[in-house]
This record gives sequence, C-alpha cells and structure tokens, in this order.
Amino acid sequence: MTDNDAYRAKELRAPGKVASVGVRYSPWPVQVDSPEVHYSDEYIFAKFHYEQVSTCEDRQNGRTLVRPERQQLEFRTDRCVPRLGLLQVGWGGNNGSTLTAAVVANRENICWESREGLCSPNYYGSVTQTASVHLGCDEQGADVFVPLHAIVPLVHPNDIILGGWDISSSNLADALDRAKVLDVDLRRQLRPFLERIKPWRAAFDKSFIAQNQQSRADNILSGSKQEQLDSLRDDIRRFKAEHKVEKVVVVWSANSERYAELTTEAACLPEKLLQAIRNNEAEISPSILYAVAAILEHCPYVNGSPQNTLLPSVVELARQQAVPVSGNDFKSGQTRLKSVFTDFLVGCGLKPRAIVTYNHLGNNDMYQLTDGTMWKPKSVSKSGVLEDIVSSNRALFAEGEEPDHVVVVKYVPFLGDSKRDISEYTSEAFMGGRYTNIIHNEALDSILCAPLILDTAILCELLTRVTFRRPGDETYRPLESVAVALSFFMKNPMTPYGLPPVNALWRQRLCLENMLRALVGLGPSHELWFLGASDDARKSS
Ligand SMILES: NC(=O)c1ccc[n+]([C@@H]2O[C@H](COP(=O)([O-])OP(=O)(O)OC[C@H]3O[C@@H](n4cnc5c(N)ncnc54)[C@H](O)[C@@H]3O)[C@@H](O)[C@H]2O)c1
Ligand SMILES: O=P([O-])([O-])O[C@@H]1[C@@H](O)[C@H](O)[C@@H](O)[C@H](O)[C@@H]1O
Repeated sequence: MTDNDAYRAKELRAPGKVASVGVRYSPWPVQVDSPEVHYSDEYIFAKFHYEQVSTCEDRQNGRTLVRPERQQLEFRTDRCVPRLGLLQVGWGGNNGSTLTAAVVANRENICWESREGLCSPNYYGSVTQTASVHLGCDEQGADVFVPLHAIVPLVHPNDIILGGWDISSSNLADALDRAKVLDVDLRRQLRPFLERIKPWRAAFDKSFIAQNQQSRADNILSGSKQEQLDSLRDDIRRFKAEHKVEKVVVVWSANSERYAELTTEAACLPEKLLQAIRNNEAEISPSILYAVAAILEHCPYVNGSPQNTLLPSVVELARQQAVPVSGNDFKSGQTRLKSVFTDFLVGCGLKPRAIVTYNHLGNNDMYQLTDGTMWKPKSVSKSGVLEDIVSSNRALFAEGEEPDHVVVVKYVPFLGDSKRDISEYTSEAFMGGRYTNIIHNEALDSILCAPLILDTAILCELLTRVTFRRPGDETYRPLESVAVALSFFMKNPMTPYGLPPVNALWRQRLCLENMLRALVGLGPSHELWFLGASDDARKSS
C-alpha cells in the first residue's frame, strides 16, 4: 500500500468520513475462505444462511406483522465443467445462425473489417460472459467486483458444441447470409466453417406456424408425432455419441407457434401427455415434441418463444426426470427496457399513466408474426410485463388500476433484423406535474437475443450440477423450480406452482446474482455500503 493509499484509507476511516475509495475489478475465479464453505476436488460444499421473512396484516392493531426466520441450506455444486452441447431448434434462423457465427468467430479469433474499421469478436450482451457482480470490499474499503462467471465454474462458450434442427435445409453459411445480421467480411470468413453444417430434419406441423413459412419447410420429418419424437431423441443421442458430449441443453429459438389446445388431462398429466403423443393427437405441437424429447433424454429445455410449450404436464415430466426447464420468450429488447424503466418510475414514486410502446422490424420472425394467430402469444408476453411492478405499489395504483399500456408491432421488410423501438412513458409527478419520457432504440434483434440463448444454456447446465439439502437431510437433491432464477432472460417467466411472475428486471437480476452467491455460501447482496466503513474498520486502522 502506497503512502497515499494509506493516507486515503486512514483519512476515510476518520470519524464521520464515509466514502468509497473507488471500485476494483478482480478477474480471478472466486474462492470463499469460510468455515461454512469447503472446496473438495469434486464439489463446492456451502452452508447458506438467509432470512425467510413472512408477513401478515394485523388489521385489528393497524400494523403489518413481520416475522424473519433464519433458514439454512447446504448447497453442493459439482466443480467439473462438462463438454456441453447446445442444440437449437430453429438453428438456421437469425438467432441460431448469429449465435453459431459468434461462437466460431470467438473460438477462432476471427477479426473483420466493418465500415467503422477492424472489429474483434466478443460476447457483449451475455451476462455470464461480460457482466460483473459486487462481492464485497478490499482492505482499502474499495468495492470489489468480479465477473459473474468467476463465482462458480461455468462452461465457456468457446467450448460449446453446436447442433440443431430447422425446417429449412439451408446450410449455416447460407442461413447467416439470409439473416443479414453480421458484417459481410465476417460472414465471408466464416463461410468455410459453416457451409458444411446443415440442420437436422425438423419436427413440423404446418397448423402451428404461419402459412407464410410453408415455403421454407423443405427439411422436415415424416411420420406420426410419436415417430417424430423418437427421431428427435435419436438425434440427441447420436449427437452426444458423435461429439463425445457429456451434457446437452436444447433451446427453442424457432418461430413462435400458436397456442396448443390440448385436453385438460394431456395439459396437466405427464402420462396423459405421452399418451396423446402416442395417439397422434393433432394439438401436440412440434415444440412440445422437442421439449419432451429433451426431457426424456435428460437435457434441460429452454423455451425462447411465447407459446405454451411448458404446460404443467411438461413441467411435471421435467420435475420427475430432475431436468431444469426454463421459459418463456426471451426478454431482449423493448420489453426488457420496459421492465427496467417502469420499475424505475414506480420505484421513484412516480405514477406511469400511459405506456405506449411501438416497434417495427422486417425479419422473418416478424414476418411470421404478421399472422394474427401467431401474434397472440407474443402480444400476451409483451403486454404482461408490468403486473408485478404496478401491483407492488398501492400508494400509486389502487386495486385494479393500471397504466394505459399499448403494444404495437409492425412489419417493415426493408429493415430486416433492425428493430426500431419507440416508447413513450407519461407519468404523474409531484403536485399535478407530468413526467414524459420518449425513448427511441435501434438494434439488430439477433444481436440482442443471441447472447441470451448462450446464457440460458450455460446457466441451465450449471443448474444440473447443483443439489442441496436442508439440516437433518441425509441426501442432496435437485433444486426444483430453480429455473425461476433464469426469469431475468424471459418476458413471461415460468413460476413455481403458478405464482405470478416477477418481471422487474433488477429483482430478477438480484435473484440470479444471489443464487450464484448462495452456491458459495455468500448471503444475498445487501448493498449497505456504509457498513463497509463501520466502527470495526475504524478501530482496525
Ligand atoms: N430479439 C429476438 O430476436 C427475439 C426476442 C424474443 C424472442 N425471440 C423469438 O426467438 C425465435 C427466433 O427468432 P429469430 O429472429 O431467429 O426467427 P427466425 O424466423 O429467423 O428463425 C426461426 C427459425 O425456426 C425455423 N423453424 C420454424 N419452425 C421450426 C420447427 N418446428 N423446427 C425447427 N425449426 C423451425 C425457421 O425455419 C427459422 O429458421 C422467435 O420465436 C422469436 O419470437 C426472438
Ligand atoms: O423483445 P422485444 O423487443 O420486447 O419484442 C420483440 C418483438 O417486438 C418483435 O416483434 C419480435 O420479432 C421479437 O421476437 C421480440 O419478441
């Protein structure tokens, strides 16, 4: 420590002086030095303490009674990072081809000329690769941040083996050119790596996606629903064997389907769902076949689209097989910003009264969504993002009161993947005042979304390595409904037992961050910085 550092540290610990001496970033893997955390060669064992806070309204005495109860869990995380396969449904789409290109470009360190000059590959937008987490303070009182991927061992994206299905037979190089997302010079350099890659034949049912996609469907499986399911399972097993892959995650990044309208039994009971597949029932959608194939092959499944693939019977089948499933509909653009900005307004005690969000773009996903039936699930997921934020503050919103919320999306072919998002927030402010925010965003839809496919695959794989037990339990068991921790990535996040979803983005991020902290025995992030310069610290100076 230099004299200046010592002076700064001493000065800052002088009574009454509390300020941050700055922020440090430590890139190294985290090792927690605590009697509650043990690192064996194979596992991280971590005792995690937290407060479960229950509340009840004591109307008689006009108070909210709060009962904090200290809880303890013990987590066990397998430290061995497997050779991971990522199988994308819709591999030849804008997202699928863009993600594949990014992994190859990063792995081969392919740089390219764009109109702004020489560009290098990166994983910006992937929270597992380029986000950081505040862990604590160093001896000078500086806040210390670490890469999110440094907390527990995660698969590195460069090591992921990619595969997948598509109804279009285009090879990945042609698919990348069709998508027109990445720069031409990069696509040119990637062609030798991608042109030999062709998606597997896909499970398909033309009644589940728009008529305007039929011309694309030249690479589809024949046979009954059961025969298609069996073929998808064979694909997964063959992929594992050919590439010596230890684990596989399946991500749906194909077109949004219409809602499947199964019988109540098939929608709720796994055995009835499997029977409906055997019976070739019409309402078994392709996405349900992919999900069931993944689960039966013990592969986590992520639903990146808004349709109702993850029915209760599918989720129960996954629970029975101890396979994480996550969904629904990646939250990558306008809705993600909406779940931050609305939370900001309400969190500051302002009352949004009109939220009018409009976007237009011209990619194939949007082309498909011009079909009103296919638009419905997307409209629901884009519209449902405010509920938890609004209902969290009855000082602003009476029961049943909510902002005027408009969602409009238009298809403009010329613009391709370039999504333009114009949003206007009009809020009531202090003493009759108004606060109006007009936000205009532009980005290539796949540039925003592809990193989320990576993150959900990497984090789902981590979840397969985590088990826990409560005090007194003999054995460790899988974390049920832990996929809630991946809500951050979804517009319409799955919730355990039908609880209403949390969509406020920073609550969702805290959930993810605190889950990772818990795996190494660290309590939830409290952000009480002043405690960092507490009396104890002053005494030690
Ligand atoms: N920002 C984003 O891009 C974003 C955000 C949220 C959700 N999503 C969702 O991600 C999905 C993919 O988006 P995209 O822009 O890549 O779309 P896209 O149309 O470019 O790609 C979808 C691909 O799926 C293929 N496909 C359709 N049905 C299939 C089936 N049954 N089996 C296998 N392949 C099938 C199509 O041939 C196409 O190649 C869409 O459902 C979209 O709603 C995208
Ligand atoms: O993520 P976001 O920007 O709110 O919503 C987007 C929609 O506006 C767009 O129409 C659709 O093509 C994308 O898949 C994405 O879902």
